Amino acid sequence: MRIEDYALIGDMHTAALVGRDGSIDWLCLPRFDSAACFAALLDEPRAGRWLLAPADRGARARRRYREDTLILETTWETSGGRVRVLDFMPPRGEAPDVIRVVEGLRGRVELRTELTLRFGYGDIVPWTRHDGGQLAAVAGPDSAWLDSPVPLVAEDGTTTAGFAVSGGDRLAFVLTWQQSWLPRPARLDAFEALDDTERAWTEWMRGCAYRGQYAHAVRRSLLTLKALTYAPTGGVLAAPTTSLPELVGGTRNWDYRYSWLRDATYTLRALLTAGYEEEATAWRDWLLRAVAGHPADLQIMYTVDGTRRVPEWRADWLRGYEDSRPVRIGNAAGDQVQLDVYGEVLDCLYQGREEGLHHDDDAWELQRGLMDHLEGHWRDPDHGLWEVRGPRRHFVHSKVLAWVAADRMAGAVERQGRSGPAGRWKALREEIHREVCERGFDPDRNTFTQFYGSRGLDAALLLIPRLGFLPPSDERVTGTVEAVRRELSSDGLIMRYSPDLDDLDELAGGEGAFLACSFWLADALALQGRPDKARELFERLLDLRNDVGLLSEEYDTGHGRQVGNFPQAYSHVAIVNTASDLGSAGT
Ligand SMILES: OC[C@H]1O[C@H](O[C@H]2O[C@H](CO)[C@@H](O)[C@H](O)[C@H]2O)[C@H](O)[C@@H](O)[C@@H]1O
Repeated sequence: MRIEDYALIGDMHTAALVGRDGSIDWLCLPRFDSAACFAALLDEPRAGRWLLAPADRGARARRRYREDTLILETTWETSGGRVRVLDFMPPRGEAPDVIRVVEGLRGRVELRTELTLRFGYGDIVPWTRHDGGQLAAVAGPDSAWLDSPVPLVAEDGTTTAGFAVSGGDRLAFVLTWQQSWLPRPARLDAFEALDDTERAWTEWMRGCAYRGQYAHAVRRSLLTLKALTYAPTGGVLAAPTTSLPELVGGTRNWDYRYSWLRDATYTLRALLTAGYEEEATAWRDWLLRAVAGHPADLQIMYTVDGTRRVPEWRADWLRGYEDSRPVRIGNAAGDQVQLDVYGEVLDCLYQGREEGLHHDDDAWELQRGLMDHLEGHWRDPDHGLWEVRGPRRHFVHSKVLAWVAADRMAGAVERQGRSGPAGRWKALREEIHREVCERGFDPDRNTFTQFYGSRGLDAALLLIPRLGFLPPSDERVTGTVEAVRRELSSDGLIMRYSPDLDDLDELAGGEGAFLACSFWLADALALQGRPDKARELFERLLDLRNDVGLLSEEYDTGHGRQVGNFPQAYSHVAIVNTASDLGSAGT
């Protein structure tokens, strides 16, 4: 299954990927970053999955989401008739549920279901038995219960059933997870749950303020961002998957089931421009709780509840997505020094105040502490926003974000009534600006560079005008935008950097074009007053979405397929922000 052959369902505690073939191949329970009970996405069906599809292998599927919801409708056309499967997870009640409703539409269709539960990322075969009319599967702390409308047969660790539906029939399968020491969860009425789920998503979408020409894409992106939000805390995940490779067969496989501070400013902007103040406030509050503590202990990422430890290990029993090894669980980038996050956090909180986000105490002292720390460290080398796993460097983007931090802190004093040494911060801002323009700019090539003295470029330099470091029309900015287009483009899409130059990241193999960076190019072009070019690129990027409007992190232009974790918040945030910018620029 290609990555774009998957669709997302979820309940804002966790999420599942449903393949075009009717197989749920990825599901972590009970939380996004819990162990998977379906991990076939990263291996074979034996690693856990739930298939529900016509027995006729020649059946053709068409998919869509039901209106503005996360209810996936797959309609199968077979030689005997037509059938529809609705896949969804209702809003979390007592326990997480995955519901699959089968609706006969025409004729008679034979179907087959195969449920292979494997807890612990495909590693643990549960003890399975029939209990009180349900199938019960138990291993260690996990138990799962299946309510089935048809008789099931268990053999070789898989539970199967063959059955038929005719026009007008409606059957529902309900799979529920529970901690194994608790009593069996109360049974759910699947059809009521369907109505509740539809109502919840539809009502949420009514709050959308975007009215521009890209409404369809923006609305689906917002729904996806909402689905990637952990409801109890407001933390937004980078993606619900781990180790979908940045190039198929490669080793750049990472666990994204966490919240990155860096992604904060962009996410906040997307939520606010689309009218979702409540979500923006929850995200801002998540951020404040996560960064609370000693400024030197700031991490670049946290779990969705703000936990700091995310140790990285390898699930070596999984062969990886199309043999892309290793499968990594956890993310060692959490221990890196990435100085840009100080600027990202302070910018995010500054923007929140500008937009009038209410907070009794926006932890100004905490922000001053972060700024004090940065004042003492902005000259240090770091791992940069791309989290390279090589030596630390003086990344230009990190220094620009140090400038952003000083700029926003001075602005908070001068325009937002906060107290602090604005004069000192403005002097620091000038000092950083001077150093970046001297050491981070190559006059011979008329471009900013990836790090001081580097031969390479960095797509993050496209953010310079948006961040306000220099105006869009400055020759150094136009030169950089042109250089990035020339040197980092892969069939018109933008790579983050050239991994081979300067031995930057000490990892073998390449990666696809980074979609967020490609949107940033569209933004830079719009800011430079080149709306036609911006729009052309934006629409091309929209065309890369799959049939249900989803984008992963990267795109392999050589093979014409999505790569990287999926769906990726960064890409969907970029859709919302660029669409809004194109609209407000009147382009
Ligand atoms: O490929 C290198 C790095 O990729 C991941 O980081 C990327 O995703 C983050 C979350 O969206 C984003 O904030 C960061 O800028 C991206 O580079 C991964 O988490 C890293 O471990 C990995 O080195």
